[in-house]
Amino acid sequence: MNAAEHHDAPQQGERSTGQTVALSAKGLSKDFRGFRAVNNVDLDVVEGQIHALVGPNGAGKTTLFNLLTGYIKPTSGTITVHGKDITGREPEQIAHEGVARSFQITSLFDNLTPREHVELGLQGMAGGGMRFWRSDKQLRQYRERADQLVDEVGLSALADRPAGELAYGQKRALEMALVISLDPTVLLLDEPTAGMGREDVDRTIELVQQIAKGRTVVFVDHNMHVVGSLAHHVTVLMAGEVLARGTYETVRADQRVINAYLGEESNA
Ligand SMILES: Nc1ncnc2c1ncn2[C@@H]1O[C@H](COP(=O)(O)OP(=O)(O)OP(=O)(O)O)[C@@H](O)[C@H]1O
Repeated sequence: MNAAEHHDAPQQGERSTGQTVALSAKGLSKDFRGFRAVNNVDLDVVEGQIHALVGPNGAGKTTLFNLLTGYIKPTSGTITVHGKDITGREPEQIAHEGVARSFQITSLFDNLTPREHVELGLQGMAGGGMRFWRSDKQLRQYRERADQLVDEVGLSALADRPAGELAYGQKRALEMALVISLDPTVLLLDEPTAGMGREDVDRTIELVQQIAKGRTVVFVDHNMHVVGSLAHHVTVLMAGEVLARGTYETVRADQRVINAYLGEESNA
């Protein structure tokens, strides 16, 4: 038995290595009408790390993301956040445990500015909805926090421009501000650099590094430059199963991983 297989009954939310696990899946499976999209996946995301989920098309990455955030329910297996079992919970309940996610599809309002987007997000989160009778003091608090968040994603100079006028990479940065406005401890980013040119990709790498400080991040990305630049740990999925895991350098040298990607190229 090697070290990875040896389970010495660590405390809940803790690994035998002493590292704290922020998000964990055990034996997670998902069937879609008899088709097993995710098969018996074990995943430990260490607190404070950036963890990449990669794999060829159809490997099950999005399904796993949807399971971890409650958008779909597992057929079997368990999910824990900071040691707490959240299996079968609704997305809002999982968000309440500190897990937030971004989506590939953009959901911004063209006529609202970045500052307004974030302010509305903060108000909605506080449970006030669009209540316009909030006190000036409360509104000022939202304004200050919104400005901080807009600044954190590098959009200060564009804070008062309608979002419709922002470039694609800037819109994605604004979405990032909306996700971190939820104050998550665990952040799941679905293809943060999808559809971006090299310049935006590099800016997004820096942005993710910035917002990962003090948080745990899991992301899916097809761009190996992004994975290699960001990830402390990589899990490779293939046909719904974990094919390999380890550092970027370890998994990229793994013959099974090379074969999986070569297979994808020859199918293209
Ligand atoms: N709602 C669904 N009903 C039936 N099959 C599904 C459903 N969602 C996903 N699948 C199937 O499950 C498998 C895994 O899909 P998934 O979208 O999770 O892969 P992925 O790794 O995210 O792929 P990509 O990189 O292309 O986004 C695919 O074969 C897909 O067709």
